[in-house]
Amino acid sequence: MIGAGNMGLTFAEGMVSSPYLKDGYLLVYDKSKDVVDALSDDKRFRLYDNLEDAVKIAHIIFIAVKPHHCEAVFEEMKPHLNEQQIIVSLMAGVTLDFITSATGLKKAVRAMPNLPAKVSKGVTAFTETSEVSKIEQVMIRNLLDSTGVTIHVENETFINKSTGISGSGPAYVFYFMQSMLEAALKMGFSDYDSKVLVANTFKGAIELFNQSDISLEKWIDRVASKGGTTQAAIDSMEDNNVNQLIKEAAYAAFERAVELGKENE
Ligand SMILES: NC(=O)C1=CN([C@@H]2O[C@H](COP(=O)(O)OP(=O)(O)OC[C@H]3O[C@@H](n4cnc5c(N)ncnc54)[C@H](OP(=O)(O)O)[C@@H]3O)[C@@H](O)[C@H]2O)C=CC1
Ligand SMILES: O=C(O)[C@@H]1CCC=N1
Repeated sequence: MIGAGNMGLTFAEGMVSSPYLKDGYLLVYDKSKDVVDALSDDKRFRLYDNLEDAVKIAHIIFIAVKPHHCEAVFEEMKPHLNEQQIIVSLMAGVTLDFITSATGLKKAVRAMPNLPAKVSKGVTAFTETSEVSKIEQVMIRNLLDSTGVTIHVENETFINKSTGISGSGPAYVFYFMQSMLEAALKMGFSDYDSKVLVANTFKGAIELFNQSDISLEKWIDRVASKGGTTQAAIDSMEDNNVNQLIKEAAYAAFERAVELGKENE
């Protein structure tokens, strides 16, 4: 695992707690001294402060640095790679073409995870170059599944699209929660009560949605009595074009993922 920040460490922890990797089989390299120090006593990982030593012996190389750092990492690792290795990028935007040309590796996977992976509730979309065999795909999927659920998508455009929906999505949910929290505080609820009201409203609504095949529109109808309070809120959101604005936000993230790919060409 190259880069053990938010995502890298989350996947490192998920993978070592899965049946597919024994303790000590996951090599972790990060250039941040703080990260290396914080993990140095952790028996689950073999920690490296030298990229060359780690990549030379790895079978599957996960990379979870920020997109603008990857070019330097690829350049440094390239002389030490062999063509049997598989590289799995968790980075937004960076294309398979760039990854394969910058590393010289043919077997490359692009995966787009999201932050709830930290609590094993992540969702990851992935796709790969044609050189990755079906068995290797299953192996990668098993590793990605260690932090939640995984979907396989047919091409990279869907990786960029999933960045706009699920990769960045938790932030949209937090944004909506933040607005509701601010409204609750403004109405005079305490901090604690505001958090309880908001967090449990989201949690409960999602559980309802997950436990049936009923559409979101129908669920809205079940909450909204004719001429009642919910209808007043939904009408206000419709008048303010909130639905359209949220869709535009998801597209903005998708388009930014495409742009990030071009910036790293
Ligand atoms: N956060 C999220 O919700 C999601 C993130 N991603 C993707 O995951 C990737 C990582 O994001 P995130 O985990 O949030 O970022 P972080 O900054 O938390 O983690 C990146 C880590 O990589 C280290 N690093 C930087 N340069 C190098 C290098 N040359 N060699 C080794 N390690 C290096 C950083 O150290 P230092 O801090 O010193 O620079 C840091 O510890 C990004 O590409 C992002 O697009 C994808 C989906 C969701
Ligand atoms: O904001 C970002 O660029 C990364 C990718 C998806 C979530 N975080």
